Amino acid sequence: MKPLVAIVGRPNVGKSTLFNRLVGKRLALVEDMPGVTRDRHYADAQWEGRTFTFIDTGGFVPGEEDTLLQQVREQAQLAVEECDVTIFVVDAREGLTPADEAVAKYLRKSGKPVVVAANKLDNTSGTMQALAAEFYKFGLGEVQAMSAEHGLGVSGLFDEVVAKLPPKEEDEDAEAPPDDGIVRVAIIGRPNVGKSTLVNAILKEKRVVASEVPGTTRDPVDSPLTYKDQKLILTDTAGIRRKKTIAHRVEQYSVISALKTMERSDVAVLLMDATEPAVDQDAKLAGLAEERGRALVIVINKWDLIGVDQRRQETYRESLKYALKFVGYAPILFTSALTGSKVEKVVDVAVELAKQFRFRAPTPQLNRLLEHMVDNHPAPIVRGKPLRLYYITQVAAAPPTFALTCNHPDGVPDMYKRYITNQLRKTFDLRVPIRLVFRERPGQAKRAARKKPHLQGKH
Ligand SMILES: Nc1nc2c(ncn2[C@@H]2O[C@H](COP(=O)(O)OP(=O)(O)OP(=O)(O)O)[C@@H](O)[C@H]2O)c(=O)[nH]1
Ligand SMILES: Nc1nc2c(ncn2[C@@H]2O[C@H](COP(=O)(O)OP(=O)(O)OP(=O)(O)O)[C@@H](O)[C@H]2O)c(=O)[nH]1
Repeated sequence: MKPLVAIVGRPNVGKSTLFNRLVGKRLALVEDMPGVTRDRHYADAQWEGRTFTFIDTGGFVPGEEDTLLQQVREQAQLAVEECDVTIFVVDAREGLTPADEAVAKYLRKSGKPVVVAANKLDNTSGTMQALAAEFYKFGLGEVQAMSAEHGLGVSGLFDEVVAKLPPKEEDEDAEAPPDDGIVRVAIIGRPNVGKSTLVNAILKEKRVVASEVPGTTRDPVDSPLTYKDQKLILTDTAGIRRKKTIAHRVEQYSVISALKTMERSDVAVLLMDATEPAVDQDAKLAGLAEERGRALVIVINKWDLIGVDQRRQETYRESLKYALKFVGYAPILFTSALTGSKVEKVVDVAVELAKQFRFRAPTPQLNRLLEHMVDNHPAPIVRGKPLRLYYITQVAAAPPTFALTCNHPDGVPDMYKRYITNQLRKTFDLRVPIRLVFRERPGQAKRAARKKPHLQGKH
């Protein structure tokens, strides 16, 4: 999987500005996912042949100086535990503060790779550079003078980060886990929703210890099993102590561990607690699955506490579908991990979704569908000309990715994209993320270039 790079630092030093700068316009490309895009804190970047994921470990809850120090320290701890390289941002105009010292001390002790970013040096003259020198005192190695706001020193920072990444793994750039016949399932969800109890119920043996104490600290657990002749690996994401004071940090933590587990999986099982309303964090995790192109099953657990009323399930389903519109294709199941009710269904659905995730459609059938789609729902006018869709092929699986050749690849309206996606879903019964790519016909750019002088001549 891709290495993770965390951005830490006390409030107001420019972490978010740097994050946005580092991930550039990629952020703006994210589809309409209400509630998810707004506060996105991670994104992929590429540099010198390496791909990695940046994580902005989040803001701080305002409070007293000592709680601030504690929060800053916890943020550093999270970065060091979960990420490969940490970018430690300081405000070089303001100079070194006690909060900076606290982070530096922690990072130094951890011995993990760190790059110090001396930010807000908007003026590249010698005196400004000299301000950065102060931070060598940290004893954390190289200090990169930069201005996140003005984009100065950013490539230098990228170079430093890449130099400190762990050696490239063979499967680092792979978008999906290996296609080796094993179905990999990530069990994700907020603390205490019943993740380990579900894994236990599936394994029907107490291999994983489910705790009565919310958020027992442990590492992700891989459980291999064979179910109806299908080999599976269930990965239970780490829970962590739910202390009130670090509630916001726990959220970041579970997003990062979900991200890591999901990268290694075909299917994400998002567990929710039937007795608690769906919150932002659930939407975030669902959004993560969509964004990373993983199949998703939504499981409403602890249904035994609600009762068997069928109508309540339908009401719940409807409101959830509305709250998580952007993953409307994901099946929703109701379980009780405690009594074992419907837990086998979770596995059945996960196995089925894994198949759909690896699905490949025959090209002739795709093109018959394309013809049918255009006949039933004529393509819109784009820049004064009808959009022409010439042909369609599937260019990748895991998740299914279709390339459509057309005359205006950049001008296809979202509504038409949704129509095509829905038709593909219906035709091939795909309840997993689908990707569409629009391309020009080979040689189209050349033809347009040849045409241009002629057009200009007319005007
Ligand atoms: N002059 C200057 N200002 C900067 C630079 N980078 C960030 N800022 C400003 O510093 C302020 C804080 O920036 P943010 O990116 O929100 O800082 P943050 O570290 O994410 O802050 P928290 O969310 O509170 O942790 C904003 O007003 C930015 O415009 C820079 O390179 N130069
Ligand atoms: N009533 C009821 N309780 C459940 C169910 N599933 C889990 N629980 C209880 O919920 C609590 C938390 O379950 P865990 O399996 O430890 O939850 P988890 O999601 O792994 O928790 P973390 O380790 O915090 O991430 C335990 O007390 C379980 O017995 C269920 O279906 N019904």
